[in-house]
Amino acid sequence: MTELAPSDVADPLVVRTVAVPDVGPLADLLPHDDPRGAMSWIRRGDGLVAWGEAARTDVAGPDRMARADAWFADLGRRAVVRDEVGVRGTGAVAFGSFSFSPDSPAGGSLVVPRVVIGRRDGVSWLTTIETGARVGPRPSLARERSAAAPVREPRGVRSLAGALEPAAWRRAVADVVARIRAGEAAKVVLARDSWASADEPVDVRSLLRRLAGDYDSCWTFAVDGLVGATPELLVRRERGLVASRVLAGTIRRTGDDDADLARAATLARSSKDLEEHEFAVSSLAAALAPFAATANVPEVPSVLHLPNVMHLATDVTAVLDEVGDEAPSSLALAAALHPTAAVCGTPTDVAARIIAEAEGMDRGRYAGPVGWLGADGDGEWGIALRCAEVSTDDPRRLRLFAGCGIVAASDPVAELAESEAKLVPVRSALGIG
Ligand SMILES: C=C(O[C@H]1C=CC=C(C(=O)O)[C@@H]1O)C(=O)O
Repeated sequence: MTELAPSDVADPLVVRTVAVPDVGPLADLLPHDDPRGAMSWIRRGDGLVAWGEAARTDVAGPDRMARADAWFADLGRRAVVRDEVGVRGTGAVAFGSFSFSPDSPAGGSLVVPRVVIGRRDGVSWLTTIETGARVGPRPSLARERSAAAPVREPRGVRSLAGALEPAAWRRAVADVVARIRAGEAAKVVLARDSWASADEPVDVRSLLRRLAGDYDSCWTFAVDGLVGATPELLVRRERGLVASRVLAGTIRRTGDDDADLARAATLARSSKDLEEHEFAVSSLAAALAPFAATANVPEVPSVLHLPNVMHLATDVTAVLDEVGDEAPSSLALAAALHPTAAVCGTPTDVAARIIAEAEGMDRGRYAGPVGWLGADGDGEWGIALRCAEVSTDDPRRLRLFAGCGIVAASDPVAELAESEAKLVPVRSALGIG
């Protein structure tokens, strides 16, 4: 059993969910420009936004997700809940994000917000979460948003170099290709960072608006200053059903629809990309197997079209073997599935070591699980891609990330161009794309 540190044990949560009239675009509802206070999980207009902190736990180390999961399970069991809506995402929820590496000082956290607004299939709701057994007045959207500050667009944004200059990163890719060709690993996902600096603190609400609008089919997330729109779903648990969207294998878009259709066909036939993709699907399927005796894994990937790139995509579904309290929560599943070969490589341990040696940086929470968890264990966890982290030291600065799967047939110049394409969503949202 995971022990809870005394500081992690909070008063019982008092949770109330009420239906509200349609709330409009979710990203417009966040009232404050505090970069670390905004929480978001939006896709195709549905999802959750949240703010405030009823409770939080900060964790680090190899069992960081297990500790956070146990902490929230305990809070959920003791919570006093009045839920008048009763759909996925109502009642007590927590948002979280966790470091890619178990050794990273970034660790991770789960935050139980004070206010959550959600929408799903035309139903909108408001949840308030209090501590200290106070039963406040009936939740009211107008009251919660009464002090809303106007959204500020980013101004004076400049791009700055990351840990490795582009040419140095290209050389790092070439070295990794050589190591793969020498038989050290089969696939390694190599990432790079870059910085952006603005004239004033960045209002993450403007980024969320742009990302949720431009990348509608992605999951637009914000947790503790990590903001992005990921196309990759690590795991969703909804009752006994599990779903995952595995992506690996990429081609850039040209902006010309006919040319892009031809490029999609090229991607679907590219042996280099199909190999890269297969490693990612196999790693996910192998990690899922202990929890679901049978999984539906399509044999051939489809092509996912995003505004900046196209990816090979496989949607995996499965039914959990265990039900009820015995079933692993969505966060426990995320912990078991992370890191897939979409962000690490094959074999996992060798790839992780090569990443630590070759990237010249700590990934922080980039490429780690990000998402939300309900008190019943259901929830959704994406892989934190196409994202930026607001600096804790200076809210005018953001660190952007992009990575590429490297296999024996990879070309360093093409991989650098691919990483640039993957930086486009956040750069455009900042006005520098
Ligand atoms: C590691 C990233 O993308 C992954 C997801 C989709 C396609 C990928 C690729 O083709 O390399 C990567 O595996 C990233 O966006 O930083």
